[in-house]
Amino acid sequence: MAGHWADFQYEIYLNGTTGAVPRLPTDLTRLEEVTEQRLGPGPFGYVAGSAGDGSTARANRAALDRRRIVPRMLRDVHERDLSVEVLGRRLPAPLALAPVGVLSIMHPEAEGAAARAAAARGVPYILSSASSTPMEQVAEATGDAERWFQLYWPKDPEVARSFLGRARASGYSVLVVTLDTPLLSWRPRDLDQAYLPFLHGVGTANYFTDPAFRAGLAKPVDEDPNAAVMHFVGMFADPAKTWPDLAFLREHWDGPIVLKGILHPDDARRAADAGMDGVVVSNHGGRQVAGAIAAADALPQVARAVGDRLTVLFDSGIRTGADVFKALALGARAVLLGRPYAYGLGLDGQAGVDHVIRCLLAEFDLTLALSGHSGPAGLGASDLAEEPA
Ligand SMILES: Cc1cc2nc3c(=O)[nH]c(=O)nc-3n(C[C@H](O)[C@H](O)[C@H](O)COP(=O)(O)O)c2cc1C
Ligand SMILES: O=C(O)C(=O)c1ccccc1
Repeated sequence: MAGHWADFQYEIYLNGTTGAVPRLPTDLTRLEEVTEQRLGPGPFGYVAGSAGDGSTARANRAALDRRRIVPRMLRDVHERDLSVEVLGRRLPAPLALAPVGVLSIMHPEAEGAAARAAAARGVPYILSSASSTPMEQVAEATGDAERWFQLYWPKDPEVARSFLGRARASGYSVLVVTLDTPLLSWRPRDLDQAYLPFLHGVGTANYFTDPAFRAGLAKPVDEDPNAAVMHFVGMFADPAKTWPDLAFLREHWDGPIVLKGILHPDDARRAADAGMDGVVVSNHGGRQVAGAIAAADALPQVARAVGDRLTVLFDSGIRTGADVFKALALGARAVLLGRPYAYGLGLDGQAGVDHVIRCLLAEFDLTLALSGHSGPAGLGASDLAEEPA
């Protein structure tokens, strides 16, 4: 790879010699407050919000903050390579953009702009089933870039089969199956505003363009859009699913399958037993079970249980380069980033997402170097100290 991700640092300072400063904060923890000032309360609340009293979202941050990096000196870090092997592909850095649905509430260019920003940096983009843009259109906008498809496993097996076929045909290589959202959780921030994007028709693009979905409607979508939305609400997830059902996905998807939302080591073992290829240790950014274990506290146990059988990915609470370092040291192969890129999109479209990716990876690169590492390989428990909870 030509140059280091850290070069972004001097690019910013050099631009400063002509008077330019970055359009968005370089401390990504500040994006939320800037977004709150600039976006409407409904969309902002939907993205920033979490389940119940917000305790899981706070716990995610606390569990990362409690771990502290123990830097090592004099280890020749002048050449660095952040690339990692994930599910048989070489990624330029241990990062993918998490599936975030309904992005048109943040920016009119929505998923297309986020996917283009990821593609330009070689970062995999995981398209949500509940995207505001059909999967074929996002594929067209990003050519042969690395694209993964996130499945909300629909009740109707014909719709599920159709989604998998469409995703395959339009070049999505990895299937990410989200298991932690068989129902939408209790979300007071959205409830208090009575705001749910799908009821405004957002996030239904893959469904409304799907022949199997449309076959289940009494009238065409444009003739009775409300009925189509209600059909989507009743169909998009299935709380009756159990572990043996995974055989259906294994049968209809010939690429890697990753289960997203795993927190218990026994569930991770079941994933391996079911022939899955990876897991994402995640509590959905604290948006599903209020009171759930912090994702970073679940990670070491899952990595110990299946690290030699499955690719272990991580999300929920990643905001800084140090957080990426910590997740890798706790056993993740790579991390997914959620809200920060959605804020970047809301604030500055594709350029905002690019800014977020570059800030995160520049800071990660510098954190590695300053802690005595030339790359992600070799990060482990001995690189961290834990403060008492
Ligand atoms: C607005 C929003 C929409 C989301 N939509 C989806 C989705 O469609 N599918 C999914 O698997 N996860 C979804 N997630 C969860 C993310 O993939 C990810 O797990 C979470 O955002 C990670 O936590 P972070 O935001 O703290 O980085 C969504 C998250 C947010 C904030
Ligand atoms: O809001 C979410 O967290 C989420 O996962 C979702 C679920 C359905 C549609 C869009 C997003």
